[in-house]
Amino acid sequence: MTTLVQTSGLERSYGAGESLVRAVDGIDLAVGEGEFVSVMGPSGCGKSTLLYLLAGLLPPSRGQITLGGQRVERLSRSAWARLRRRRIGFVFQSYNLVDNLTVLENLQLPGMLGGRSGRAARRRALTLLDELGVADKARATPGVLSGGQRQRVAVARALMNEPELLLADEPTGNLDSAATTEVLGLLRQSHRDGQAIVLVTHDPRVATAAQRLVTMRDGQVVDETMLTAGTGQKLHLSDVVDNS
Ligand SMILES: Nc1ncnc2c1ncn2[C@@H]1O[C@H](COP(=O)(O)OP(=O)(O)OP(=O)(O)O)[C@@H](O)[C@H]1O
Repeated sequence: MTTLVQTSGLERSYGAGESLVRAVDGIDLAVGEGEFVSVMGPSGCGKSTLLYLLAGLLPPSRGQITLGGQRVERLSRSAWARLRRRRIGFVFQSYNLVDNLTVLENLQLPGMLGGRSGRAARRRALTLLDELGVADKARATPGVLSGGQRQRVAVARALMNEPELLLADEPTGNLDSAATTEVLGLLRQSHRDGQAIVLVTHDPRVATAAQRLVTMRDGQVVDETMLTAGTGQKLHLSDVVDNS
C-alpha cells in the first residue's frame, strides 16, 4: 500500500512551565492511500490534537508530517488552507455548517473555493447530497435538519473536492444509534470507493468499521490492531476499553 500521510516524532504541547501539557508526544503513524484507520483512547489522550495536526489546523511543536510525499509541517497558514481545500476533508463532531446558508450553499462554497465554477460546484453538491440521501434538504438551512442529516451534509461537504484524506473527529458523538448507523454507512461506502479515512471515536462499534485500530494513551500510540474490515472480528473490545 502506498503511504498517503506519515508522521514522524510528531509532538504538540499546550501551555508552558508547570502547566505544560504534552497532548501529542512523539507519534509515528503512517496511513496508506485508501486505508481506513480509527483512533481510540481515553478522554484527553490527544486524539483530536493528532487529527488537527494532520489537517494543518494546528502547527506541531516538533516532528514531521508528510502528505503524498510532500513535507507539510512547516507550511504557512495560507499554504495549508490551499492544501486542505484540495486534499483534505474534515468532519467535526458539531457539524460546523454555516447556519445562514442553505445546505446546497454549504457545499457549493467550498467547491468553488476548491476551483470549481459555481455551476460545476452546484452539480457536484447535488450529486453528493443525492448519494448521501439528503437531496431533498438542499434548499433547507441546517437549523431545520436532524443531527444525523446535518452530519450527512457535513460528510458531503468534506467530500466536495474529492480529498485524498478524510479526517473525522467524533463524527457520531452527538448522534443517536440510528443516525450513527447511517453516518457509519456513509463512511464505509466512501472507504469502499477508495477514500482514505482517519476517524477519532469513543464508540467501539464505530471504531471497528475501520481496517486498523490505533489506540492512544497520554499522547502516544500504545497499540495498533489490524481489523477484519468492518466486522471487528479480530478486535477484543476489552483491550480498548474507553475510560472516558
Ligand atoms: N487549546 C488547548 N489549550 C490547552 N490544553 C489543551 C488545548 N487543547 C487540548 N488541550 C489538552 O491537551 C490534551 C489532549 O486533548 P485532546 O482534545 O487532543 O484529547 P482527546 O483525546 O481528543 O480528548 P476527548 O476524547 O475528550 O475529545 C488534554 O489534556 C487537553 O486538556
